[in-house]
Amino acid sequence: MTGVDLRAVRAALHGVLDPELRRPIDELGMLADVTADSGLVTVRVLLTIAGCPLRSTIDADVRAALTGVPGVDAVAVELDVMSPQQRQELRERLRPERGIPFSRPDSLTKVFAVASGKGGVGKSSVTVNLACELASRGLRVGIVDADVHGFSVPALIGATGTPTRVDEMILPPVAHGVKVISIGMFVARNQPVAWRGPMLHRALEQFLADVYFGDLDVLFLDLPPGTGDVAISVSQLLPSAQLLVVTTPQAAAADVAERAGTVSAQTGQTVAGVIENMSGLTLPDGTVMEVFGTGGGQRVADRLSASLGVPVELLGTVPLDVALREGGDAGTPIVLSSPSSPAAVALKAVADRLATQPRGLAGRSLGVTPVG
Ligand SMILES: Nc1ncnc2c1ncn2[C@@H]1O[C@H](COP(=O)(O)OP(=O)(O)OP(=O)(O)O)[C@@H](O)[C@H]1O
Repeated sequence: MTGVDLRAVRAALHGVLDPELRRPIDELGMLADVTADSGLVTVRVLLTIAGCPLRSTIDADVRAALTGVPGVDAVAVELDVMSPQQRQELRERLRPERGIPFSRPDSLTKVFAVASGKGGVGKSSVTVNLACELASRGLRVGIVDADVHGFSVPALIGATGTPTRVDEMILPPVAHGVKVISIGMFVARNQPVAWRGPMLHRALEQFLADVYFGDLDVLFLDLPPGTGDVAISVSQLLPSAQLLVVTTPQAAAADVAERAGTVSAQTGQTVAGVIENMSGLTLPDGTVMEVFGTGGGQRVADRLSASLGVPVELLGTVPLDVALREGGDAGTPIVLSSPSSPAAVALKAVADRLATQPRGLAGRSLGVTPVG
């Protein structure tokens, strides 16, 4: 008679999630052994790889889970490493099928490819804020930073971890509840990536096929600015991805943003809507300064509606806001760091609209000409 009910211990340990896979460690085959000797419970956990960067998190989570379980006076956590056979079993359990899970016809993940005509309009800032907002509402969210030449997502969202490789499967770091993968995590700091079309296509394909995101409700792809190779690769690899076009209020920016949106006419993708960023800045005296002019977002939405032949809506206008820039610099997006600021409120309203948008054919240019 140990005084410890091992069933209660195991039930408590079911609440321990692998920090990267976000699934209970017992379901992943990581809980090797649980024994009790008087009040001492020994838990042996199998890590996916020897140098698992999150071993201290798992150790702490196991101890926390057993706090308060009747009869448990002390906990010993032994961390061991999976054998190649166990790793293969894990991989097969997680990803029984090869290929890109989000391109399967039965995939329930909404995929938004965030595009802009030119750089610096706040495309990445909008992406990370929408992702964090949806994750904070309990949705399972991922980001692929496909802006291979100007990757900025990891810094903006504070994803400081490195991806863990389990054989050919890559586990993405998680920041603010969002799974994030970026080419920036695989190259030395500030190293430029000089890749051309075919390399970019392969990198994106590998991110989508080999990175384990699990079941996602929403996946954001942060595209490079313009209408280049990556946008075309996305349409081939993820035909159901919907475009989100980000522009500033400025007429010149709106013109190039419209071109980024009209790519969808050639690729048959849906445009989920337009987001105007860097709209009026409210000054301390309450007046609004239209630094980049007005109306660019609505102009892009109207012109895309006309050229695609389906309604494309302006989903929101996000004002210039110092707190947004500060949140990005600190790696805590403004929807989390300053949720009642004007820019955060605007971004949350856009998130509302994305969350309720059905994943379907609405707004899709069908590429067929009606007869009669
Ligand atoms: N609404 C805003 N108010 C204040 N600053 C903003 C706003 N939107 C973006 N910024 C700032 O502008 C800069 C550029 O933003 P961001 O990196 O998101 O643009 P981008 O369009 O993704 O750029 P690139 O195409 O070069 O990747 C960042 O420093 C960001 O903090």
